[in-house]
Amino acid sequence: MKTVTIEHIVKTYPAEHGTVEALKGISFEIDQGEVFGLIGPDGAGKTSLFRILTTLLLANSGNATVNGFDVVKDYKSIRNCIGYMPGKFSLYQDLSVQENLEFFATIFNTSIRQNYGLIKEIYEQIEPFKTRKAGQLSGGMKQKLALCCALIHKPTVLFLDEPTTGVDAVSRREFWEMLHRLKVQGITILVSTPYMDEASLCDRVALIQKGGLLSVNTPKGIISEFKKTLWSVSADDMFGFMKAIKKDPGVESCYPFGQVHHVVFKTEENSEAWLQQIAVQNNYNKAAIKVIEPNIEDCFMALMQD
Ligand SMILES: Nc1ncnc2c1ncn2[C@@H]1O[C@H](COP(=O)(O)OP(=O)(O)OP(=O)(O)O)[C@@H](O)[C@H]1O
Repeated sequence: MKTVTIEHIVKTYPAEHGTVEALKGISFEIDQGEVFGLIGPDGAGKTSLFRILTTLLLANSGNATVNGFDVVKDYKSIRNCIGYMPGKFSLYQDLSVQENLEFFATIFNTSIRQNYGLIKEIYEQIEPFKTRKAGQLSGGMKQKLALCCALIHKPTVLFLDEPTTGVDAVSRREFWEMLHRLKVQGITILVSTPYMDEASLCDRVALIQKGGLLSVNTPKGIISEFKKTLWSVSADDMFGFMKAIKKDPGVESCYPFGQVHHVVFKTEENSEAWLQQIAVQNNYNKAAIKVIEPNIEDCFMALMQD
């Protein structure tokens, strides 16, 4: 049995001029124990899908199940077996760390003591601040507390909506390490993120844009779908170089990536000679042009371009 099934889910919202199609009939499945990433830019439809799966929002059409339970008919059973960490903070800002945790334990009819084992490792990191109000915690600490609150009733499936948005790089890394330790305990995790680099930390990912699925695959599988040659270019005038490259109708995409630009051509003929020519014509110094292997972010850029 699949832990999560999503079949042709459509969600629209009324808008000023007609309707917004937030989800355009998407389908995919998640296996037990997977860390599954839902990757997409703002407005892609991630939160709408999370709210449908956590039984807080009704789809216009389509079916979805969690642990074999239907999201409409069996919503009560689903609420008991899932943990949900919404993107906008779910914590009570005026309650202390400990009070927040006690509150979430109480509404699920359990106690911190009963399920402490599951959260121990995460809670120990915020315990020194247990009397501090949640509103006065740093972003990283709020995120750890929100995760403890989502776990306190021992869910078997965790839904984490953009848990690392606005969190510093070190806390982001620590958070992913925590997720992998939860996976080892058999918890299935659906996590959304706008950060494409986090895709490689998932077992499988779905790339979503404007309510449609672009690809569902393992990170390696997504990279193997990239069939074109990828060029890395740099010169002293990076901005001018990009502008000149983008002028050519034969260029499919050119985008900044760290210290270099990544370039893909529509057809591959003479692409290197052409890049060299631009550098020479514009008198760029220290021009460096080479073929590189794509990473997952390049694959997403290509899919989104299509
Ligand atoms: N209650 C609503 N009423 C009208 N439109 C909405 C509503 N909720 C979401 N939308 C629209 O639906 C689309 C998908 O939004 P959703 O919040 O699901 O995406 P998202 O990927 O989670 O992005 P974000 O991170 O910005 O929330 C967007 O165009 C958004 O403006």
